[in-house]
Amino acid sequence: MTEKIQKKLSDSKGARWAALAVVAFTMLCGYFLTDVMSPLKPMLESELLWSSTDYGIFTSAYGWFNVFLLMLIFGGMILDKMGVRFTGFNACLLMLVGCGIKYYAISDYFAMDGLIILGMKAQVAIAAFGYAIFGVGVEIAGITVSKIIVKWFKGKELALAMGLEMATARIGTMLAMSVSVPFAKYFNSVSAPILLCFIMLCIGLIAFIVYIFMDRKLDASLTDADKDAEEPFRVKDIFLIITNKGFWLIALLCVLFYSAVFPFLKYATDLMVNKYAVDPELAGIIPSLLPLGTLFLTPFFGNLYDRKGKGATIMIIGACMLIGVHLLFALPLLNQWWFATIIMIILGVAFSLVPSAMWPSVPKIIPENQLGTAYALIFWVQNWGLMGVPALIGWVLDRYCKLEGDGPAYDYTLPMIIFTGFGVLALVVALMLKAEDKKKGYGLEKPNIK
Ligand SMILES: C[C@H](NC(=O)[C@@H](N)CCCCN)C(=O)O
Repeated sequence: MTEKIQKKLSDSKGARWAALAVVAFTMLCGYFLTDVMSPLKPMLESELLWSSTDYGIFTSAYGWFNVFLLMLIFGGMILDKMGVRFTGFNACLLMLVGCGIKYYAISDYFAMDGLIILGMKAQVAIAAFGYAIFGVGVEIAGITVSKIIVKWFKGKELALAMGLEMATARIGTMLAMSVSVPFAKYFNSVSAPILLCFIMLCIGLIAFIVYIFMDRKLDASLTDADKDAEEPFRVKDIFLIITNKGFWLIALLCVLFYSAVFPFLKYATDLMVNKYAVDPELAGIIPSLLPLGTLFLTPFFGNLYDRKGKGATIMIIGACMLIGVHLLFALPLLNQWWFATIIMIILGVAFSLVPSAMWPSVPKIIPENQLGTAYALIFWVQNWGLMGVPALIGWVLDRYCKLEGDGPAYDYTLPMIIFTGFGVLALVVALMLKAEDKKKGYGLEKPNIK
């Protein structure tokens, strides 16, 4: 009699890559809205009379609820308790609600001109409120998708899969950077790109519903032994996570590195206009090259990590490149568009190296049943930077960098020195992480494929 060996659905290559494609698409839609306003900064200033500080406040709202209301941490606990289907679906709904509120605030329907809410212009406050709700949704969707990828790819092409997910999501950033201004100009409305995002988010929600069916099938294919191996999450596990030094080094590296990239992207278009004298209508194209480069390189470096290891070293190289690039943006040399383009591409390489090694390293430090909470805690620490740094840069620009006359509106030297500082600190933490790996034997320098 032949005994049938039960295979998990994730053992099928086709099934696991299909699951990845579906959830990665949902993230693409989320990243589109995250960055859609960045190239619109000059239009917000000229048409809606926002200042750099208004823009900085609005941008920092992304992290308000995640950081102060601990929404990300609750989201991680809900994820580990209730599972990926429930959490992911509700995260998509939050993204839609947040986007809807933000659209209302920026659109012509908005009718509270002249009003002040908590010291902010009503329009800025309501757009920020919507963005804050969206921020909760997209961040919880992000940790859910990380956990989904571990569920399907652990012991297989984990870093490649995470790299491909990030690459797909960055298509959303790239679209935001390159199409927002032409789209807004075509429809003669700053809010038109946000409406487009709303439609995309509806499609992203449908994609996640498709994933829910795939996840049900995966669970049905698990044997009793697989299910027994899954230890339930207990609240006291949080203590185990936060007393782990490796966890804190990853979280610190994450906040420092990402503080020098995502908030930089929010101002990159404005930097191109002010420092490199690029036409505002085309200025978003140069920053859009950053995510473009990561499309190919994040999966490439992820694959390298899967097969050859060297995760900690990859993070160190990425941090060094980040410092070099921001320093070149800060220095008063070669204020030409082609030079900005070259260094933006190099930043894209750095932005592929660190994430491709950092996120797949977390499951080497933290057990799978605590992963949702661990990713949530890392994102929570990161959100302090995503929230604080854009507000800081907006304030610094208004206070110290304003220029008089008909030329550029701002001198970007000081903001770029601040970004360089984050790079230096990220490098120090990456070196400490490599030393800790040597001491504790996490296996960060070892390949992921067993
Ligand atoms: C995977 C990682 N995601 C994040 O860092 C999110 N917390 C922030 C998403 C912000 C989107 N512009 C990444 O994208 O590298």
